[in-house]
Amino acid sequence: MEENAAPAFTFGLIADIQYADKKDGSNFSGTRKRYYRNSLHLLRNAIRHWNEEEVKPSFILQLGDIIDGFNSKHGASEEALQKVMDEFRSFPAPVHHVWGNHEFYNFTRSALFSSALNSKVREDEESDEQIDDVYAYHFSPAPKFRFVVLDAYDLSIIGRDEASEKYNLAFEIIKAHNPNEELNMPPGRFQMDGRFVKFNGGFSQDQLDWLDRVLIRADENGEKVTVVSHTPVHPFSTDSVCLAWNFDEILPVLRSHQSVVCFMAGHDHDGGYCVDAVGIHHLTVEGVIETPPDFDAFGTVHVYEDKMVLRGNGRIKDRVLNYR
Ligand SMILES: Nc1ccn([C@@H]2O[C@H](COP(=O)(O)OP(=O)(O)OC[C@H](O)CO)[C@@H](O)[C@H]2O)c(=O)n1
Repeated sequence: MEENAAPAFTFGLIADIQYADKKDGSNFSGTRKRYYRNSLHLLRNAIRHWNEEEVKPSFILQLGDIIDGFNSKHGASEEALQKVMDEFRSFPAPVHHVWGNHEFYNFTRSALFSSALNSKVREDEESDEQIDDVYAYHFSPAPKFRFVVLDAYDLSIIGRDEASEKYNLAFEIIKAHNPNEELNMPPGRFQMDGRFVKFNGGFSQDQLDWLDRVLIRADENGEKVTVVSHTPVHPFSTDSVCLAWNFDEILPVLRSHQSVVCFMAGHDHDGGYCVDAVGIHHLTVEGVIETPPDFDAFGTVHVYEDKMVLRGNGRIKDRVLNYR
């Protein structure tokens, strides 16, 4: 996979660090080990690697769940976030933070907006309406390339005020599909319904309309767009229990814009990948938290005019993502 030409730029990828100063544990079903303390060491490995690159990445995409919800139970959220952010600060380029379910276990939505995890940049402010209380933005790291960060917990029963319209709508949606008293327990009847759990969420119509407008401009400008969110949106790129609730509403939006070349997510710690019917790549990045201490889980993406080349480390595979 050697490339002769220099890439337009490169960027780092890392997902589900879920740091907590806590001994190793497991996921809820006990099928996967979680290495809470060691996740900080794996982040350090990734930053060291990016710092040693001859041409350093232009930015890092942190795909959400930066610290684990356990911190909240022990009043350790601020301290844990500080430790993780200290690691990121040893890298000289911007970090774009995506918000996942564990962000909302640790902090309120308004606290997140005022925190170091708000990496929202406002480009093209005049023509780009902002959506109230939604963490969605876009940026262009180089001419003809754009990244769109989405809020996968916009419609959710975590991180939304119980009196809000969005909470009530989210509650109706989850109750219509999940009969369990414990709403983190996936409904069992149809596999695809497994996504209707409390630790997932969806995109409001406002956010989908905003995305559509951003992508119309990207199409007009002949840009290549990578869209990112914490939850994956293609059923072949993840276990269905980690899919966005309304993946079936966002997929047609992505497919209707020639500019979209890739969708990147975290959340499913086993990772996943597929190319959809129109040639959009769906990459779910393996989670640091379930990566054994002697392994790694980060990648560097080399962006070219006609493709992106992912160079994976540890359990992340190398891939060539040709544009459609
Ligand atoms: N059946 C379940 C599953 C989970 N919970 C509780 O829900 C919260 C979130 O679960 P957690 O596994 O920590 O979420 P992650 O985002 O780390 O992982 C998502 C996928 O599993 C990764 O593949 C937590 O409080 C669990 O205790 C539950 O009650 N019942």
